[in-house]
Amino acid sequence: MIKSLAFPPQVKLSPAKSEVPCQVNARGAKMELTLTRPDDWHLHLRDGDLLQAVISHSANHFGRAVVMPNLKPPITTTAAAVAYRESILKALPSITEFTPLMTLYLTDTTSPEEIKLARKSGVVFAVKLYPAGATTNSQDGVTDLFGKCLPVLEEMMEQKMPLLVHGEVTDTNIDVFDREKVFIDTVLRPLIQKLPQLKVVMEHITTKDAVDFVESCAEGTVAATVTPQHLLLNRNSLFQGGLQPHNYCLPVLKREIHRQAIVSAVTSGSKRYFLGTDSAPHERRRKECPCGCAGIYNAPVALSLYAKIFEEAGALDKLEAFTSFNGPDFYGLPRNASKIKLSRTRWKVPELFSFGFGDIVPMFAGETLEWLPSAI
Ligand SMILES: NC(=O)N[C@@H](CC(=O)O)C(=O)O
Ligand SMILES: [Zn+2]
Ligand SMILES: [Zn+2]
Repeated sequence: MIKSLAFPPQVKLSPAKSEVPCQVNARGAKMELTLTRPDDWHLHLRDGDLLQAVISHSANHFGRAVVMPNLKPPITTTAAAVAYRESILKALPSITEFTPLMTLYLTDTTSPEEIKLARKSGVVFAVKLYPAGATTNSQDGVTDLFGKCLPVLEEMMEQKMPLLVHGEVTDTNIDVFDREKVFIDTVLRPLIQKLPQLKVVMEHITTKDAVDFVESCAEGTVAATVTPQHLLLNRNSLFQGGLQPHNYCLPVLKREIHRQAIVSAVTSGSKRYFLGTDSAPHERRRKECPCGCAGIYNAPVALSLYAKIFEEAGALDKLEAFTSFNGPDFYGLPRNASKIKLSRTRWKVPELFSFGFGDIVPMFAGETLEWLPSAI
């Protein structure tokens, strides 16, 4: 049962600011941004109570979202994806434009026939590769991509079904901060050499190495999603004043040079990068415990944070392409027709969201942000 979901605090807009007649203030700073409704190309909606709890935070402002399949059990068949989509549609608030785009969880035993079925269904949008053990609920993922999965990947190329990748190796002998780079060198580069027409999205990139890799590939065939946390935080944020479980996600935050490389890439105006929050809710007690889960719940703050990042980089004029154009253009979908507004209004991120089953702590809990999103 939902105890409180009074968010976003749209009714609390300061009248002085919301009634500003023009879009810039006396110092020439923009007070309001109008954006084509953004899409979230990487989202965890979970299921059951958690789904019910979090869905409106995404549905309020995003037009579409690519919904990750790492449930327990994972969504490994078209039939399961169809059923999961139904439960998402049921959980949606009654007035919403939100469209979930479903994904299949690739395993060593996924068959080429399943890919044909998936394509035929019109419901499955993409296939997700989790190297087994790389991240939350990835234990059923792939152990032998070039052996067991090759026929499936060939079928995907044939069916023009994109492959979305959690790009980290799982070898525990590899330093956790190097796992993305090693994955690029040992898996991704060989993969695109073998199957150059396969559409591949490297999800939640975290390193300069990933930026260099994406730039080296054919535009329109390989692209990347980028999260707010990897644009705003470096690995110091994991240890600032003590261990910070709510900043822990995978791939783990990296050094400042990597953060800067990703910021430069997304604010350059390149079409290769698009918004993917990787918003990954976990109950508070599963984050604040001896072995806390990886995943940051950023859906309530993501748009404010992306605007902050682009503004600080002096690139607010490039924000809309990142949030609303590059994704649909890459995937060959129409851009959303409706708009949203971001107002320069200071607002406080709730300390937590409380539900009958427990609490969820959002990214930047208790902090004050600018750029409050609202529908138009
Ligand atoms: N990003 C995370 O740290 N966690 C995600 C899984 C993922 O996207 O790797 C989750 O499902 O919790
Ligand atoms: Zn991932
Ligand atoms: Zn994710």
